[in-house]
Amino acid sequence: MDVVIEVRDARIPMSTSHPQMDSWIGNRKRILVLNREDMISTTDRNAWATYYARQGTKVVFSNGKLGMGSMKLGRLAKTLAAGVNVKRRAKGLLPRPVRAGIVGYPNVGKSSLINRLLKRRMCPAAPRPGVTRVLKWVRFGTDLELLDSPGIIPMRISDQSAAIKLAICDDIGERSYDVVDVAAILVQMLSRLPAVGNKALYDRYKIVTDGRCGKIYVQKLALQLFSGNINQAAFRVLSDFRKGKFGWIALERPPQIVP
Ligand SMILES: Nc1nc2c(ncn2[C@@H]2O[C@H](COP(=O)(O)OP(=O)(O)OP(=O)(O)O)[C@@H](O)[C@H]2O)c(=O)[nH]1
Repeated sequence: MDVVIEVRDARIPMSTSHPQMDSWIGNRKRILVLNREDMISTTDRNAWATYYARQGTKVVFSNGKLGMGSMKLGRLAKTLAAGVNVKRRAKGLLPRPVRAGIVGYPNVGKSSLINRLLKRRMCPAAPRPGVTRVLKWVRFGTDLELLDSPGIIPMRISDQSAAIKLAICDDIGERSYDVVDVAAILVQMLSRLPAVGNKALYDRYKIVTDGRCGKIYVQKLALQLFSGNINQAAFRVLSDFRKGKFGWIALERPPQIVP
C-alpha cells in the first residue's frame, strides 16, 4: 500500500483506534477518516476537527451512507501518494495506480465508503460488524486502487470503557457482550450527557431515572413495554441510541476539551 486510509467511528474516534495501527502503518502516508459524521453533532465535529488540526493530522469527515467526503478522500489519497510515480519515472518505470488500503474496526463504514466512491456496490456492506471477510482490491478509474479489508479489533480490549462504547455503537459483534449490562451503562451515560440528560430519557420512555442504576431503568422499561423481557428492553435502548432517537451525539470528545 502507498497510503493507508484509517476509518474510525466519529462517535468514538478513540475507542476505534487500534493500539497497533501506528506500528503497522510505519512510514506509509496515512489519512484519518471519521466516518458516520451524520451521527454526531456539529459541536462534536468541530471539537474533533480542531483537535486533529492542532496535532497536524489530516482528517476527513465522511458519510459512507450518502457519500459525503468520499471524493475528497480519493483525491487526497492520489495527492499523498503522487511521489510513488515520481520515483518510478526516475527509475525508468511506467507509472502505476496508487494503492490505498482502507483499514479500521468492524462496521465503521469501510466498504460503504468504497462503494460510494466507485458509485457501485462492489464491496458487501451491511448494518452489522464482520461483513467483509476477505481482502479485496477494487480499481477506481485508471490511477487509484482501493483495498477493502475485514474489520480488525485487538485480541484483548483491556480498556473496559472502550469495549462498552464499541458495543453501544454496534462496532463489535453482539455475541461478545451482555446486552443488558451494556444498555444499563448506556442509560447512565445518556443521563449524564448534557445534550441528552434525564429529561430526554423520560420524554422517550416515560420512566424517571434515578441517575445511579441503569439496570433498574432497563428493568422498568421491560415491565412497561416488553412483559418483563429485559433483553428486549435492552435492545430497544441500544437501537434507539443507534437510530439517533436521543439526538446525534458523540460518546467521546477530544481529550483536552471537557465535555
Ligand atoms: N448513518 C450512517 N451509516 C453508515 C455510514 N457509513 C456506513 N454506514 C452504514 O453502516 C453499516 C456498516 O457499513 P460497512 O460499510 O459494512 O462497514 P465495514 O466497516 O465495511 O464493516 P465490516 O465488514 O464489519 O468491516 C452499513 O449498514 C452502512 O450503510 C455513515 O457515515 N452514516
